[in-house]
Amino acid sequence: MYREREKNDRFMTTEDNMSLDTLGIVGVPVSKGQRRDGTEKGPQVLRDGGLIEKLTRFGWNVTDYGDVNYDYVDDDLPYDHVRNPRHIASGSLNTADQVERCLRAEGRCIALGGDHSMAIGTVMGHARVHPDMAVLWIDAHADINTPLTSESGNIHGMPLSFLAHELDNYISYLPGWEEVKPCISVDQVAWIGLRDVDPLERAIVEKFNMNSFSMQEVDQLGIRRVLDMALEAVDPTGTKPIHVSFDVDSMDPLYTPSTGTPVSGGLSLRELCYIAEIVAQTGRLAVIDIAEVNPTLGDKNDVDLTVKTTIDVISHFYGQRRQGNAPEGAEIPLSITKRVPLKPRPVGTSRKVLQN
Ligand SMILES: NC(=[NH2+])NCCC[C@H](N)C(=O)O
Ligand SMILES: [Mn+2]
Ligand SMILES: [Mn+2]
Repeated sequence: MYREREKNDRFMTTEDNMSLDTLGIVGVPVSKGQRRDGTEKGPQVLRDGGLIEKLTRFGWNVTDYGDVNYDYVDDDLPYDHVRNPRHIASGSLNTADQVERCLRAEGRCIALGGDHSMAIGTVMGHARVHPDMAVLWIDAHADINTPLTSESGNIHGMPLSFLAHELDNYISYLPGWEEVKPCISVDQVAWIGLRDVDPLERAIVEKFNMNSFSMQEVDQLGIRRVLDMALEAVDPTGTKPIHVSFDVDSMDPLYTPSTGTPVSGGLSLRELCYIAEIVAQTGRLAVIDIAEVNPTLGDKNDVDLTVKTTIDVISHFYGQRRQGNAPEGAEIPLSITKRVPLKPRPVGTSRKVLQN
């Protein structure tokens, strides 16, 4: 059994159930937050790729809660230009319920998406249990468009605007959204990996003085300082439950090509492993979203690579370390026989002489 979570003072968990070895998986098969079909298959390809077995090998007691229901809604016409508003609202409420349930029972939840509109539900559900959570949003995109600033009308580019109290006055009416209410403050969020931010999204970032660490900062400061600064911003006391919202397009498309809105110049696998290992060491990762894996994009190699990379990164968030993991109480087998000394080789026979 591998179990490598460190428990010193700085990294002590605040929640009782977070000291358990239990972990729940919730599938969030949503794809109508953007225009391409396929992300609804994300949860299944990650399960089929062996995610649960791998987590089990690292000592976790994993319970699969199955997939959240995203109801088909008749006549879900765009409102203004926002697409599938009723479907996403009802699915998000179901997601919130399921994440809350999982978190209360298991202490930890991995939400397998699904496009990034999934985070409306996962963050709402998380906030019911830990309203003071710190959110690390790892993404090429800021996903903070409001229905009024969005050019695309795709809700996967808007989740943070629905979640933050400070943006409440900027959100226009959408049918079916009565119960989707803001639950966090902009100060609870830090982005890492940004490189494709719409002009009015940037205006929002600046107006609310939000914590954004783009690829520019990653290049300038390195991932170590960026992660330090991001954690310092959202979790200055080192005590808060952490929500990681991991959009696989944060990574360079070299590693995760099967995604709907790839942007080159992204985070490397090493940078993601670093983030994951440091977050794992806190012992306070409560919820992680895995967003935007689309197994219908690219060829088989692209899909296999995307799934493999994603499962790899998740494993590092849950205890796999690049330095290696010694099994708990490992015993190195002692030899019961003596080493036999090598017979010295006769002089002149040690090498073949090359002929010209
Ligand atoms: N979760 C994502 N991949 N989001 C991409 C969003 C792209 C663009 N900013 C939009 O609002 O449409
Ligand atoms: Mn993105
Ligand atoms: Mn995103």
